Amino acid sequence: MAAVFLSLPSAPNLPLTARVHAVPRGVFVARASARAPTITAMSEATDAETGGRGRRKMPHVLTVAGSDSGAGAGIQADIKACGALGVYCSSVITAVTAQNTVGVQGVHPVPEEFVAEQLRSVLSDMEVDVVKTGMLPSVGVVKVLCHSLKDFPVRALVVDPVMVSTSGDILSEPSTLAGYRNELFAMADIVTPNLKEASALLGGVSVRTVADMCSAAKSIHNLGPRYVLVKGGDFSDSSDAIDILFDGEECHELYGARIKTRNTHGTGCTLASCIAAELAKGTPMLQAVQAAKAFVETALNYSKDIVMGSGPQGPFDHLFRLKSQNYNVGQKLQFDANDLFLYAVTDSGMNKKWGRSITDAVKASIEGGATIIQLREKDAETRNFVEAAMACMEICRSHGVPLLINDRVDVALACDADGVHVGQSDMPARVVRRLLGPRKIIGVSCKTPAQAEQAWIDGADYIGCGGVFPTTTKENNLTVGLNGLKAVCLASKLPVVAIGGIGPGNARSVMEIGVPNLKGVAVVSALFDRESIVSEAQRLRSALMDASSRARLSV
Ligand SMILES: Nc1ncnc2c1ncn2[C@@H]1O[C@H](COP(=O)(O)OP(=O)(O)O)[C@@H](O)[C@H]1O
Ligand SMILES: Cc1ncc(COP(=O)(O)O)c(N)n1
Ligand SMILES: [Mg+2]
Repeated sequence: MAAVFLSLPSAPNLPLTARVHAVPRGVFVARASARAPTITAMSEATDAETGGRGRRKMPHVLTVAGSDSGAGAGIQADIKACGALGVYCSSVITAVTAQNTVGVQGVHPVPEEFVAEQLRSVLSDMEVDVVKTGMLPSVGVVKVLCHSLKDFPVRALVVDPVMVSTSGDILSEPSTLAGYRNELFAMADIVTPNLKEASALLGGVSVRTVADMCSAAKSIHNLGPRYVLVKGGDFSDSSDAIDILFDGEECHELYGARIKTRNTHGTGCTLASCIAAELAKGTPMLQAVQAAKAFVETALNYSKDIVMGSGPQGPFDHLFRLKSQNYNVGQKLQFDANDLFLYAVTDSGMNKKWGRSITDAVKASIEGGATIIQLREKDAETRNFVEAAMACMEICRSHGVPLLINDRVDVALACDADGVHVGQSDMPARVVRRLLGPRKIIGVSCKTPAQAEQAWIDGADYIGCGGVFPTTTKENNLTVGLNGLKAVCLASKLPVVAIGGIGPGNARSVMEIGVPNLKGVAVVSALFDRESIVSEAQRLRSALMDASSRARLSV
């Protein structure tokens, strides 16, 4: 059974001094229920303390790991990764290594009592949300950590069972294996072994194929963690970087592009730190793992040509977002699925028919209550499309409404749109994700549960499912009906927006199919092939509101 770690109200300011055992223990009490990842509210500070701004809690990861003098892996990678994701990272150092791009020249473990002292210093005072572990050099350090976590519970524990560096140097005593298996794993929310570590944890079983990874993940899950991620970075002859996530029920194959570079030192440390950082922000586990994987891939891609050191494995640059506009500094971190409520898809043909500019159509749909806009310009010249998209972006930003571009990733990049919507014959969502980075919204049109599963694997944020009813907007479009819509919703964890022949008259019947991840309807003709976009949007909005209040009443 995985243990429960919840943060509790902060300890009073403790009189910390440099003396041994200066900090009282047991200030926190473990609670044994509800693992809901909500950030504990902090006690309110006075206005005088905050200058009237109110007190702000910063998500906080504590890394318990070894120092890498070359700063590609270990503590240094962890701090950079968390910093890049906007999360505070404190550090308890378990060992100091002399290390560079050639390998590990020396390891100097920190005495166990002093690891315990560092843990007490941070955990007793600094409101840690998530603990992430890396190099734990001895079973003694594992035990010290387990004790500390019992004294000072946190919201989540991410265990990266680092044993051997990629250069082949031993980073933890063989006896540490027993500490992981018998004590630490049972407390962990997720354990992230690479292929060799998965094999070592299971007494040397062979882990060479995706099927092996899945069965290894299941066996490690039996040791107690809630999730197991077996990382496939070492499958170097595959064109994909494949990781397997086992959630206790299903094995999910997570595919990313394999970046051809020597600069992969620290990928494992970075991945686990990014997972921890996302969990600290309140992101659910599956999305946290996907965001972390996307971060590693993007960082490797950005850094693939960096030259540092003469050895076989170089470091990569975690701070790429500070250096390139393309990586969307400050964009919103998480897609809000409620934005799918009234989804307006513009149509160039209809605008032409009614003599409207695309910007007027967008303005009117927002005025009528559209909550997200997609520009679908099938026959516009690229230059005109980019100009129109930039003008629409301004309108949408000023109203806080996300703007997506249909199909054209280049146009989305050019106007810094909030995302892209792709169909089954467009660019695959995972390629779009690679081009747009982790923070943009990606939607995929799906007609079947299998397509929906693939969209999730590819890192999409939502599914557009339809045509629900027959429509004239798309020729030869197979109608899935309400049953097909329901099947796609039930098969997916992603939020779904229904599309195809929907208008004020039938929107309610769509929303009433009674599945929680159906978040709204997308419309084309019902808005844009009408005299007044504003009043049609208002009618549709009230039909949707009506359906959602009925749904609430019937719960
Ligand atoms: N060349 C690469 N291109 C893209 N992703 C990679 C590459 N190498 C490793 N990864 C990813 O980095 C993460 C860490 O995996 P891995 O390198 O196997 O761990 P470790 O560093 O612990 O050995 C995984 O998500 C893996 O898929
Ligand atoms: C201090 C420390 N911690 C972890 C690793 C593993 O990193 P990698 O598997 O990328 O070599 C390392 N080399 N050094
Ligand atoms: Mg690696």
